[in-house]
Amino acid sequence: MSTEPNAAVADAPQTATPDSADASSSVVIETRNLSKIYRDFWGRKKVHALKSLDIEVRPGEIFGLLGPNGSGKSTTIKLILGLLFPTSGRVLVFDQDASETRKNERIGYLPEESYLYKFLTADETLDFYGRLFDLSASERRDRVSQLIEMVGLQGAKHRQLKEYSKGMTRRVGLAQALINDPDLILLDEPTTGLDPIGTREMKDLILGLRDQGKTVLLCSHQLADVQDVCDRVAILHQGELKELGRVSDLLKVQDVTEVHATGLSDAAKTEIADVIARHGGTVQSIDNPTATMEDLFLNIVRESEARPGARRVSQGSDAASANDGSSDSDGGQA
Ligand SMILES: Nc1ncnc2c1ncn2[C@@H]1O[C@H](COP(=O)(O)OP(=O)(O)OP(=O)(O)O)[C@@H](O)[C@H]1O
Repeated sequence: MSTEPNAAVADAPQTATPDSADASSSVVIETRNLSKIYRDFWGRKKVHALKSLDIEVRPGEIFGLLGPNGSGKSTTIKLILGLLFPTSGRVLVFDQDASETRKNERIGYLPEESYLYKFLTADETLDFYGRLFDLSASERRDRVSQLIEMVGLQGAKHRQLKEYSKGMTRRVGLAQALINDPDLILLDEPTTGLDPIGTREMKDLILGLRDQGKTVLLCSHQLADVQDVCDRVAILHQGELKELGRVSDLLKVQDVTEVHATGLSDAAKTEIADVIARHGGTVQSIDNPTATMEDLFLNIVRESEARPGARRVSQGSDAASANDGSSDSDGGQA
């Protein structure tokens, strides 16, 4: 998506205080029959980008908005920020209409593309955004150092952003989205361009935001990341809501029973298979579970950091051919 960074947020009047009358509200974002039609210069209908969307995002949850390219995710975010007006229906954020710019004081926004100023350092960037929110000099100092530490950029905070890797840029973007200590954070593709370690760290940061009681709306094409962090998801296709629910419920495979046990002998496994057959069930597999590729990758990198120079050798059948004579003989066996 191509929305300006914190455009709506920065537009908010800087002297107004947040409206806290809705502190006990059970819904943070509510879209009611929300539709958006983009029209051309002559007012003719060009694209029906969103069709009668009804979703609710609740306080303290991480809500995922998923869908293929062009399904209406960015349009939804722009409508939530009040950067676009609905063709019909409504968006309420903190019980206020999305066109009410004051509500944006309580929103942090990480756009998909970074629009940060390349010649500023991380410190200067966050200080700049702190000024937009009218934070005092001492508030800015405290908040900037707290956020820099939170996103792990202490060692690089005096370097200009043009020298930053994609992962570092993403982190400073997240810190910028949090400068106003928002209650609601909109994250558009937060893990784009990050390696598995950066991705894991970003996911941990997002989970940390939920632990602090923040509400997070996350758009992503990285389905594994969504599965890892989101409590509930909505899946859009061609502007229509196709699925909505708790991740754990949506992904549960019905009519398959999973049992995890340790220390079973082969004889015990055979006995279990017999019991299942006796009860009319079918054994699909009795096997060792597999870890995820992310777990494998992170373990290898952490091991390598702990023991530089050692080469890990898998016990898998391809290991011998993958292992050349230069590997260390004890190899840090998997
Ligand atoms: N300003 C615009 N004018 C005309 N059509 C637009 C405009 N912005 C978006 N669209 C169209 O609206 C539809 C939804 O676009 P949107 O950007 O919301 O999708 P998205 O789900 O965010 O896609 P992506 O995953 O690629 O970011 C698409 O068909 C897109 O071409």
